[in-house]
Amino acid sequence: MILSVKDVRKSYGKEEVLKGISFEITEPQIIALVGPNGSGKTTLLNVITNLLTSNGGEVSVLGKSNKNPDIFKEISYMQDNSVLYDYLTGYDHLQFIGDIQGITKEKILETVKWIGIDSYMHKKVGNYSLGMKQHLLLTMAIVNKPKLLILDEPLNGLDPSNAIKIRKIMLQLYKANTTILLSSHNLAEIDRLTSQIMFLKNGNLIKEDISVYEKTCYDLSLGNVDQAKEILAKKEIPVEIVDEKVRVFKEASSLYPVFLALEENNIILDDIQKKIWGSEERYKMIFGEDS
Ligand SMILES: Nc1ncnc2c1ncn2[C@@H]1O[C@H](COP(=O)(O)OP(=O)(O)OP(=O)(O)O)[C@@H](O)[C@H]1O
Repeated sequence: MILSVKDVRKSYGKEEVLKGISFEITEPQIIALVGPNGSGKTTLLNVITNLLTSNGGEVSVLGKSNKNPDIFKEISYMQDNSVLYDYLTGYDHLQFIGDIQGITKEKILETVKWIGIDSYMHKKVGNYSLGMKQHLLLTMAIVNKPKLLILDEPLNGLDPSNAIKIRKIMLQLYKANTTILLSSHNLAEIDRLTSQIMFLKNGNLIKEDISVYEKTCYDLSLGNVDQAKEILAKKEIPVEIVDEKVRVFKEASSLYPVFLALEENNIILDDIQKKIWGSEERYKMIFGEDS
């Protein structure tokens, strides 16, 4: 077991932000935590890493309680850049982690080179751009070669080329068996990283492998969407109603049974639109267009 979260609850005063969150990660994977601003993503990550005390529930990481400080030898948490000190250099930050965790200078420099922060690691962090800070934070998080890497908004403020670079690093870490749990608003980037998504809505978790919806779907415009949905359900063709259209999750080659079922019931198809499907579509269905 890499991570086990059982019935975690957290309130701030009367505001119940996490209402009994449970999930497990049993094998190395990249998994994204997604939800609107203020939905509780940072709160959940802080509770998992024991930076914040919950109001109930249990978390264990690699078989140990998250209350055991030893877990930080094997996991890392990349928070936002408020944890950096402006008057220290990037290398000072890394050396501090190295001293606590017994990581040699050679190992630190190896990671520095891999992430590509060598040219500015001896400059003071106060002079870093947002992208440089994100790279330093990532270097700090992976210098101990963690088995579980937790990243809060790692792509925040990155330009496309830096986002691509960080994505490649995450994929390389995953290939080397690191499990990555990341929160992000960048749904296009998430689609390139993983299909495993946990949506946080109203304090509850909706955990999905969005690849089951396939990457392509078709929106059918027709007269009676409810009747069409019923007819297709009887034929075991799963559909959803979106924007008063019938959405079919199928490849074009297997749409024939759909057309046949509609024709048998004299339902006239007015229009058909192909859509490329991803986490953004699923997000809109869960949280609504305006969230
Ligand atoms: N220390 C705190 N005291 C009181 N309320 C808090 C505190 N921290 C967070 N909250 C509230 O808890 C809710 C969840 O906040 P949180 O930062 O976990 O959400 P988030 O999903 O990470 O948001 P964002 O996407 O904007 O970073 C918000 O309503 C926020 O106002």
